[in-house]
Amino acid sequence: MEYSLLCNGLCVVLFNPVKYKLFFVSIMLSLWLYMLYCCVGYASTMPSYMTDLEQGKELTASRDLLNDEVDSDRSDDWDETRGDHRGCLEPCILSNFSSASESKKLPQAIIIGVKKGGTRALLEFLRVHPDIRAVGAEPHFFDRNYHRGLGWYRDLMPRTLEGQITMEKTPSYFVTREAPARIHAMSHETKLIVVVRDPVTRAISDYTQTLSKKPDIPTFEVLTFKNRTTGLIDTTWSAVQIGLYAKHLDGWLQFFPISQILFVSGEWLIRDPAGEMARVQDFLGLKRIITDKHFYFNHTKGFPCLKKPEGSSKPHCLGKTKGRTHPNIDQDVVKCLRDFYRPFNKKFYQMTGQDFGWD
Ligand SMILES: Nc1ncnc2c1ncn2[C@@H]1O[C@H](COP(=O)(O)OS(=O)(=O)O)[C@@H](OP(=O)(O)O)[C@H]1O
Repeated sequence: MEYSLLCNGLCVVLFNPVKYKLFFVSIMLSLWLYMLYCCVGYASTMPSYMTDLEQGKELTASRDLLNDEVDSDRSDDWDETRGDHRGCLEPCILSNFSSASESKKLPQAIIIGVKKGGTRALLEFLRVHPDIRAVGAEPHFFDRNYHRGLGWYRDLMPRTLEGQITMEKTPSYFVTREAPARIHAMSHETKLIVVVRDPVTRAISDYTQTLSKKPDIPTFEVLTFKNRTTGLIDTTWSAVQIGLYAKHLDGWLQFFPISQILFVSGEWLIRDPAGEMARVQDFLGLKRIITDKHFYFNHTKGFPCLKKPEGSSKPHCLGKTKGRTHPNIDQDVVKCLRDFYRPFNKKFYQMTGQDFGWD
């Protein structure tokens, strides 16, 4: 019954010239729409802002591709899911279109830390450079996903032309004991970048992020101490532990010469983004293309923003998970932490040959 209805319908269409034309046009239109759909699918793997971001919606996709860890800034904004590559854990048929001269390469430079240092800002600023292609999400390969192998890691990377630098950022590498040996085993020539920030403000920023996800946690003041009466700091608390930069750096220097590590000041990245970007471009052996012309200071946000981010003509600031308002912390506790970090900071200045001015 249905079959004969279909046949009758087809006969009416085929033997009526007007309907035939209409039928033909609708087939062509469908084909054209399908091709457009494919192209959009492909384009979504290219650098471009997602509509959600333009509308300011908080994305739920994590920068961490696999893990559901509470400490990662899951709604991290500027946007790890933008563009380049979300790292296809399943085969990505549409994203396999590419010109023959482009290929996926392992990163030649990695932003290895530090958490809450300003790593997202640095990566997004770098992406403006035509010779940089970076994966937006944090791959967490050298800490959580190492068992997946280098093939998996390479597959997460965006395609690059000869001469372009592939990059990624995963701030937890800096404090991962195994990361230096693993990165060295991938390539001992990998350039490493660490964005550092006053360890006390960094700790408060870290705590603020956790608090935004778990409002019931104890206060910063409580978590800071093992014993508040004696003033004994709890160095097992990750918010405190991460700020022991000299200690973590030691592990990296077992595998890499200091000249292969660039230390970017998180504070100066806000105060003078073009100045810090000049240092970064020099370190990566790139032409200084990112200059003060690329930035403007957004007074509402309180941060420098890009006039024209990569893949967009609209000015853009990082989203609301960057630049959160920190809670007021007891100044006595802040002072205790400053005193605690001072010798470690001093050691770090000696090791790097840079005074970051935190004391
Ligand atoms: N241009 C610009 N815009 C917004 N925010 C900026 C910028 N430059 C640096 N920062 C500082 O970056 C801090 C977040 O650091 P990360 O991106 O490394 O955080 S994360 O580890 O990836 O979660 C974030 O910390 P909080 O202010 O504590 O939220 C910012 O102070």
